Formats: sequence, C-alpha cells, structure tokens
Amino acid sequence: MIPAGSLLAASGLRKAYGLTTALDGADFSIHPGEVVAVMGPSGSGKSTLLHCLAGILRPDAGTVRYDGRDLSVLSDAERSALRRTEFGFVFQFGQLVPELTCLENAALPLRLTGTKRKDAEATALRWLEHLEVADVRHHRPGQISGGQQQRVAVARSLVTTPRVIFADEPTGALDSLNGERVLELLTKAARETRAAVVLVTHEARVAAYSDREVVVRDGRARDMAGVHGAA
Ligand SMILES: Nc1ncnc2c1ncn2[C@@H]1O[C@H](COP(=O)(O)OP(=O)(O)OP(=O)(O)O)[C@@H](O)[C@H]1O
Repeated sequence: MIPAGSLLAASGLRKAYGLTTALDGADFSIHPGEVVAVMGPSGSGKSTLLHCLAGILRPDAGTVRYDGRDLSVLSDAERSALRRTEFGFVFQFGQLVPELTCLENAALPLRLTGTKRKDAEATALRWLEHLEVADVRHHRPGQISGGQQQRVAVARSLVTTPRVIFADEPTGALDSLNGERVLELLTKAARETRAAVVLVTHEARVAAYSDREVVVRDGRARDMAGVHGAA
C-alpha cells in the first residue's frame, strides 16, 4: 500500500546478491520536499535500498513508483534519463572528476543534459556560492579539502533542480564539524528548492536536519515515528 501524496514509494522490495539477502520485503515512501534519514547497522541494506529507489539497481521483487510511474516498466535509457533530469546524487566520497575544475564539476549534470557551457557554469557558480565554496571554483578536487569537495558535490547534485536527492553517507568521510555543516547546507538547499532527500547516514545528530527517520534492519525498513512519538 503506497501512502497518498508520496513522490517516491517502494513496496515489498527484495534483493539478493547470490546467497546474501540484502532487502527482504522493504517498504519506503517519501513526500515532495521531505527529508528522510535512513539509518541502520552496517550491512543492513541501506545502500541497496537507495540504489533500488533511484533506479540504479533492479529489485528481484517488489515495486518502485516515482511520480506515479513504475520504474520496472521503463527501459534502461528511460531510467538513465530520469536519473539525469529528476534526481541528484551525493556519495560518501565526492566522486568529482579529478581533471575538471570545481566549477566544471558542478556544471557537469547540466552539460550532460545539453545546457550551454556559459549557462551551466553560471548556474553552477550560484550553487557553489550557496555552498560557500565559490572561492575554490578554479581549483581541481585534489587541491581542496574533503569538506570542500563534499560541498562541491552537493552543489553538483543541485544544479538540475532535482525533485529527489539521494545522498549515501555524504558526511561519512568528514570530521563531525564539517559533516554537520555539509548536512546543514544540503538540507537547507533542498528545502529551498523543495527537493525530497533520501539521506543514508550514521550521523548521530541527523534528527536536527530531517523530517523523519527510517531504520533499516535485516533488509526491512521501519519508520521511527512511532518510537519517537513524532508526527
Ligand atoms: N555488490 C554486492 N555483492 C555482494 N553482496 C553485496 C553487494 N552489495 C551489498 N552486498 C551485501 O548486501 C548486504 C546489504 O548491503 P548494503 O551495502 O545495502 O548495506 P548498508 O546498510 O548500506 O551497509 P553500510 O552501512 O556498511 O554501507 C550486505 O550483507 C552486503 O555485504
């Protein structure tokens, strides 16, 4: 049963890698503009869930619906197009292209959708300013700190004004001060653009930045609302 008004929803997801069951009937849903923290022990299935939700992995069973569309009926090309235009991604290690400057990296998703360099870079610069890293725009990723790299990666995830941002341990490689600042900037930017955020994290203070917490355990996802008594 998919909750009314959800933008992205999964039900009964199952996924195994050989004999290892990663997802065992997981349900998940997120509303437009909602920030949901996905927590849980190592190996519990968080990344697998995120990859299924984003159409990167095909589940063995269960459905994922985005904006009313069943992802399983889309071709690979259609799912790639969806990821380029509607979704943004931030990973644990920024995964910036080392040969490109920070400005070129942040502009890349727009260039891939055919936006002219000048326009793409103007938008990218606005987001770098928002993330407080415009001063390193002409540097290459290897010349800046890990925290700065993650801010550039967050800027890059926002340039297409995605409706959903998938963030898999975006602060995992940072110290707690830098990690919290990246979380703060990411969730603030997402709220301003009304992007929903699926945020896989171990960050203890994530509750301050999310609307809801979901805990994944043994391949199943459980909403923490009942536990905290929150709405
Ligand atoms: N490509 C793969 N091949 C084989 N097994 C995998 C693969 N990816 C994940 N697994 C296994 O599936 C299970 C779930 O992994 P997953 O990465 O989704 O968990 P996770 O909760 O994100 O873990 P972590 O917090 O450590 O990143 C684990 O047992 C893991 O070892």
